[in-house]
Amino acid sequence: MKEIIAEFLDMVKERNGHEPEFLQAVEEVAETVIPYIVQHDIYYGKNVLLRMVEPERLVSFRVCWVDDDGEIQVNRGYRIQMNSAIGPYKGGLRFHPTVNASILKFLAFEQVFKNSLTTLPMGGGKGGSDFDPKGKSDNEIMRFCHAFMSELFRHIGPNTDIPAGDIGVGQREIGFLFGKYRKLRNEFTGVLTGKGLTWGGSLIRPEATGYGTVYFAENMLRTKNDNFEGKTVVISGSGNVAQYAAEKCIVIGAKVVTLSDSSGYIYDKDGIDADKLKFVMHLKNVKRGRIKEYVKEYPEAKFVKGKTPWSEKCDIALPCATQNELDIEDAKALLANGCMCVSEGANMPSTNEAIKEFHKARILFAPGKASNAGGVATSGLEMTQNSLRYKWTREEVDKKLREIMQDIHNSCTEYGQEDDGYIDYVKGANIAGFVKVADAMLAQGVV
Ligand SMILES: NC(=O)C1=CN([C@@H]2O[C@H](COP(=O)(O)OP(=O)(O)OC[C@H]3O[C@@H](n4cnc5c(N)ncnc54)[C@H](OP(=O)(O)O)[C@@H]3O)[C@@H](O)[C@H]2O)C=CC1
Ligand SMILES: O=C(O)CCC(=O)C(=O)O
Repeated sequence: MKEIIAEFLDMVKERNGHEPEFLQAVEEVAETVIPYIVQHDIYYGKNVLLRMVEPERLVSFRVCWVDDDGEIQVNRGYRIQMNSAIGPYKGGLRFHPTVNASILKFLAFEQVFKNSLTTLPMGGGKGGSDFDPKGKSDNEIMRFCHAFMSELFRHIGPNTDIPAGDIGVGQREIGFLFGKYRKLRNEFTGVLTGKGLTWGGSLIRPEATGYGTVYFAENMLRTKNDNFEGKTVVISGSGNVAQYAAEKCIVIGAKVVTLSDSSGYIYDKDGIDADKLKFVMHLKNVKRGRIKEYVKEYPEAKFVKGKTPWSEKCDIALPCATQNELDIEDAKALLANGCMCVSEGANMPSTNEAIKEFHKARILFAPGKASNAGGVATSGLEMTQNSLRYKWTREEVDKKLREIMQDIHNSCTEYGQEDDGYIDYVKGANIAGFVKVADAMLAQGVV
């Protein structure tokens, strides 16, 4: 089996050798899905996985815009349309200086499996730009978003490809993108999700990824007759996902002790309570400030510059910032400190070596494609409401989100439970995600 996997990965490497993040994501999937393919005649010999690692379409384009000093700026925009076998392409847009084809391809590849797991009819895609929103004025953000959409609009549509937010793209950016699309197409459709509540957005979408990550962890803990009550939780990031993961943890009785950004992390031994979190939300979403400002407001907390929070003692870890933010040494530190559950809010935050360490220790570990799927699932619910020209209540959407996270947990258990009862959620998520897409691809023939 090792040789078959190595041969497949060599083929992928030959075509994508310069894309380390994409290769990492493919390797993690191949290690669990190829043994399943080999055991199942309907998939074997059909090159289904080989087809899945090749994007159906990869669009790259120039984005020119004028900054507040009147200087012309040039950025690069992308949309990766990875797989549409089970529905229109769906996935976020990332605006961050590190964005390149490798990062977006890994995200689009993960999205295919994630969207399949949600039980909703959505294919996978991802896009973005190397544009850095940090330090830009609202007017600069608007001009960039309008310039970006002036090309992207050709490639998307409510039945073709429905982008949403990701790092650096929140409701402000979705507003500017939506406004330009509406103007160019002269139509009001659900072409983007994460919209404002008065113009087609869904209740709970802002909260959904963070809440969903916690709901998934609750499902995992339930298998051990355990829950969040009284647990110490370490969270990385302080953006959309981290904020709402923290909010849900606090509500269900856990103590959140850290948040972070790319400058470092804050540790609050007394716990970040609802009022302190309100301060963080204002700091990050309105003032667009840095997390270290937390310690000015709450001097009993400490700021640790340039470090991730994984060396702090906790029961549960929720990595909610970015890819590869938790490596093997971090995994060892978490385990040594007694961490028993890791639920990924970010996409691929743990390296493959760190995941192996968690598995070796037999702790509860959920990969992002399962545990952070609540965001895109609620985007799917936003699309449904847009199609129905209807609006569900907060309670209705939250109930559906909880059910979806439970369904994803059940799928992971179905495909990932081992003989001794241990649930390998990586294996479960990869195979369950694969089966649905592969079946659709086989039914539709070679296209
Ligand atoms: N938004 C959503 O619905 C979904 C998001 N995700 C994933 O969740 C993660 C976070 O996204 P989201 O909260 O939306 O994004 P935001 O832009 O709202 O927040 C991102 C956070 O991560 C930090 N961060 C970004 N890059 C780095 C880095 N290189 N090192 C350390 N910290 C970093 C940011 O700090 P700083 O401000 O300093 O850059 C910020 O605190 C991403 O992996 C995203 O793909 C997954 C599913 C859905
Ligand atoms: O809501 C969406 O469509 C996108 C969410 C996303 O980008 C993700 O799940 O990583």
